[in-house]
Amino acid sequence: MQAEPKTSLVGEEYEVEIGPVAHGGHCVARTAEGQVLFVRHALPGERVVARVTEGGADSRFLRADAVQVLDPSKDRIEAPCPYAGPGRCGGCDWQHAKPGAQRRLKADVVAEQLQRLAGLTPEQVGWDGTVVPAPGDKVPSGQVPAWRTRVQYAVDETGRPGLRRHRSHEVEPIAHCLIAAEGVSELGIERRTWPGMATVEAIAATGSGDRQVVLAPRPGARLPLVELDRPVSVLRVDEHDGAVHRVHGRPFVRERADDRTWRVGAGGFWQVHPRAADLLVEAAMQGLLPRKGETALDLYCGVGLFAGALADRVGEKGAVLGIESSKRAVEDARHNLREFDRVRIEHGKVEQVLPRTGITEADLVLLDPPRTGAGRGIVTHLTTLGARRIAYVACDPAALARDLSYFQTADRPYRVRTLRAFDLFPMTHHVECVAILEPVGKGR
Ligand SMILES: C[S@@+](CC[C@H](N)C(=O)[O-])C[C@H]1O[C@@H](n2cnc3c(N)ncnc32)[C@H](O)[C@@H]1O
Repeated sequence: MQAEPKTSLVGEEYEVEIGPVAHGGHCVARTAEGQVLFVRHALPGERVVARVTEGGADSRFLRADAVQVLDPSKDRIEAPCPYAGPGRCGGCDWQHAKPGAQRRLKADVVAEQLQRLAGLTPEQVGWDGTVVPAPGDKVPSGQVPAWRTRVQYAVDETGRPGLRRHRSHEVEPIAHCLIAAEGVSELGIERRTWPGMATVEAIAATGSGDRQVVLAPRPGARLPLVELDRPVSVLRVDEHDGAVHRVHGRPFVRERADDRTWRVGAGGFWQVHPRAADLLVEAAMQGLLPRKGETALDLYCGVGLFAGALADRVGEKGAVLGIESSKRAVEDARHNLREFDRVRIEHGKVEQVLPRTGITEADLVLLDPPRTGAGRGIVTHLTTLGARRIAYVACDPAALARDLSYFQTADRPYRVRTLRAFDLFPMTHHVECVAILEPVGKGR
């Protein structure tokens, strides 16, 4: 969080007209003096009283919360979650919007980022302009899909579990998180106290029934006895170096996706929505259409999800190389894909490992980078490999749009053939996209 400027306007209130949605779970407004406000808990077209939460007279912009709605949008509902609202839980951004409106807001953000950062319209990227809910998530207004299979509860000084307030270290104690998956809620983390803990993470794996609790004690605190409503494995995060140690049970959970079981060790990445892994594999494979005997790269491969999907499809005569920076995830990926002779998983950062591999060509490339995106260097490198198609799985539309602009302007440019957007994080501002690219010059 930025330091408060000397000319702080925190606490000041402005009556404003709310403009369009912006990336990050807020909408844009302007004070009468023309200063930009990013307003949470508002919706486009509303008239609200916005109270400044960050920034001062000479800041480039102010952050604010809508504390009073004078003229509500037709998309507004009463937040189903009692912990949502100005100054409260920061876990969700759009509790006050109808489910369909949330997806339209996300679509507007994707469209705006593509236009602003890559100069692309939905038509130019073969996108129908919609954000699609995961199967089962299309709920009526006022209901909330319980999708979050991993919840990291923050624990306050008195041991009460909760979630952090927006852009704050303060804990909002929570008796029940509505977006937590049933398997997480069933563990009852919210029903007891956790003295001495900084965080308690609950994981409910999909398809296997595995449950895990990861405890991060405060310095000097002793681990509590974990007696929950059902058997779980328990891990502990070292307070000094962040290393994860087994307390009891397995040091991993087993997830099911793409008709396969995946071992995911503590700290290893796995999609949080229970349908996400299958949906994204399907979207990426439908776009890439791997053929027997082809070679493929899976960059930022985590525990090997897409590498496995590609290996299945390119067959014994094909080959797949995965690259991943987390040592633990690499071990899991190698274990998960041990049946494939022609899958190799390299450990290290893509930017360092990819040039070192000496690979000069590949038929297919899949990349699924973290929120920061891949960056110009990697994108440029990828355009030199002559891939028939590239699948870009993106959890941040801004990073995606930036990287797409690099694909377009490379010496051997790629253009987007199709783009699909999924609402894999209902009630929050997050959105997942899958873009399929091909070399410029190939017909759609
Ligand atoms: C969005 S996750 C995708 C994981 C995997 N594709 C999946 O769907 O399960 C991004 C992964 O990139 C890894 N990562 C982050 N920065 C990296 C880098 N510079 N080079 C290689 N891997 C990186 C993270 O450890 C994480 O596993």
